[in-house]
Amino acid sequence: MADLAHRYENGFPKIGIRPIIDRRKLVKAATKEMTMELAREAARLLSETLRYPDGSPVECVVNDVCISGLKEAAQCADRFAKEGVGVLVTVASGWCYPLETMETNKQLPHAVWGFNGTERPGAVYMGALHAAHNQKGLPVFKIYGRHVQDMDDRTIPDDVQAKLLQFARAGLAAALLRGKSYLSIGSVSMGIAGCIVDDSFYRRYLGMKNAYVDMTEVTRRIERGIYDPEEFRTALAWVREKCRIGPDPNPAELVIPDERKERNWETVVKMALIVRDLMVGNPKLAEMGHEEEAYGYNAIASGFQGQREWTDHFPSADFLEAVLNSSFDWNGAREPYIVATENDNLNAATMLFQHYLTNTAQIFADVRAYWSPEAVERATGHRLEGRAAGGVLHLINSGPAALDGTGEMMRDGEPALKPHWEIADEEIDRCLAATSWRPTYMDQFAGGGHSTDYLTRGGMPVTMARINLVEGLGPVLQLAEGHTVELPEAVHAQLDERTTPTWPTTWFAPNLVPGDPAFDDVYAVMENWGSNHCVVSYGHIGADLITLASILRIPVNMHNVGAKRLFRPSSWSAFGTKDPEGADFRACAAYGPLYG
Ligand SMILES: C[C@H](O)[C@@H](O)[C@@H](O)C(=O)CO
Ligand SMILES: [Mn+2]
Repeated sequence: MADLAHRYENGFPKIGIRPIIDRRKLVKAATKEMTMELAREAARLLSETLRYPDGSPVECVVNDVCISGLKEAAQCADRFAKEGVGVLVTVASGWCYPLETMETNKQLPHAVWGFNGTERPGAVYMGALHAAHNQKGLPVFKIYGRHVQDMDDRTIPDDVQAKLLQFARAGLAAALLRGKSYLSIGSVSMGIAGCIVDDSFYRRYLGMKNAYVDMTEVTRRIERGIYDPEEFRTALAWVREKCRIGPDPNPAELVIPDERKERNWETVVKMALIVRDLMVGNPKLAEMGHEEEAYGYNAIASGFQGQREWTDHFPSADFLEAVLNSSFDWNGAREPYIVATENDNLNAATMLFQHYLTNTAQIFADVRAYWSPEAVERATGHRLEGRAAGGVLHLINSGPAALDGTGEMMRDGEPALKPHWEIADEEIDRCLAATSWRPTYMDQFAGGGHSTDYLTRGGMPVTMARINLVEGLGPVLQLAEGHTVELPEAVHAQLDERTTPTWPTTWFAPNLVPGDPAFDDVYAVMENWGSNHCVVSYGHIGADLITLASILRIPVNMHNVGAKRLFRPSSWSAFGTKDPEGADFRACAAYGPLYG
């Protein structure tokens, strides 16, 4: 059976490091070694700290010579293109010639670190360089250490490290999107506008392509056996051993016979194999004589319409969405496959942003309800307290969610969602044990299937986000950092019972910002949320999301990230320093989408 973890045949985008130098003979002789050493230190920091989605260390390419003019700059650009460089970091310790040494490829995220050592005018060069970039409409991230360093100091100060890493995480996320596909399986689900694939958004803002397959392709492959039979047997055995079946919520007259449920399990396991194969291909299919189906659609994300045409007749996609979005399956721990419920591709794009920034699984959710403390007390007699004291948002997807979302994995003794290479087998088992697979509500999902009933553990720092498309404005990103919270068991049960209790629940308390119209209270977050869906990622990653959005020229219309954590291209301050949010909108409008 082929190892079907994601394959990145073309490798990952590398980070190109551009050491810059003054070509005057004596100056060059005095600074060449130092500049190369700083460049190598930056490369070491990035490679030792950052990981690709498969867990391998991020690769950096340091240009073999210091760039002192047009010819070396061009040679470096050619070399980096051959090496698959997708992100740039320029390092300078002294003065150089900006118009001759600058890189003008606007599609490569680019940061400039000007060494703060006043024996040489490194900061002056950085000032002149970023001025040149701004005059030419080529925004760059400017990195300049807060404290002067001695010229023989090769260390990278903490503040410079933090900015290099924040830029590189976001730059790599942007580069990982480029050239890949979103695969839409089916069409619009339940009249949800987020399911409309706006090709222009994908092409112009993300550099991605769109592929479209009808859901009948899944039926065809099921009926013709176009999936790996050996893997099917392994997966079904895993399901029987690991997937705990919970009570059927249907009234007796709607309960379907066990043998039909059993057949449904076989169908949904095949659906999971087939959707994954549609996304990334499967060499095993070629061995079986299905060369074309072995190919896949080069998709880093997909969406499955499901409702209604499929779910009224066939078992729901809850299993495929839950398992593919998890960091594990019957093959063990592996990178999640991003699959959007209801084919909501704007939520899929949000999942991609957060997945590539963290390498973790993402929780897809409906934003179901805002519960005020008063309403909870009226309904249950309990007064919310602690982080929930201001009220909570009930996040609950309509059937599935990544099983990582149970919060049963641990880091330093606390619940967490982790990159797959950090996940132990017993954590996988804990996530499965915390999940009850509940027969679907037959009044809504007449084809049957099983949803994932679980409750996310409280106490996790998380970020809730969503990309929205607004006519006349374009894409905008909104986000809220906060925490998952645990309600007393009886209180959760009472509130959950009012909803669709066989679905996965995450209680979320956003961090509030007094006086901020969107974060003054929990209700304001709900009031300003732009869609029925959101994506929850582990960690307070709002600052990284904002950096990524600026690289892609997507304005951020709502966030609760402190001003000191914001890191955008230096030219954003030219659009106004007293109003960072307005400057963001003005800059994104001025530059337009990264890919034109
Ligand atoms: C079950 C409903 O039909 C679902 O479509 C609804 O709960 C949604 O998820 C809408 O986003
Ligand atoms: Mn939904």
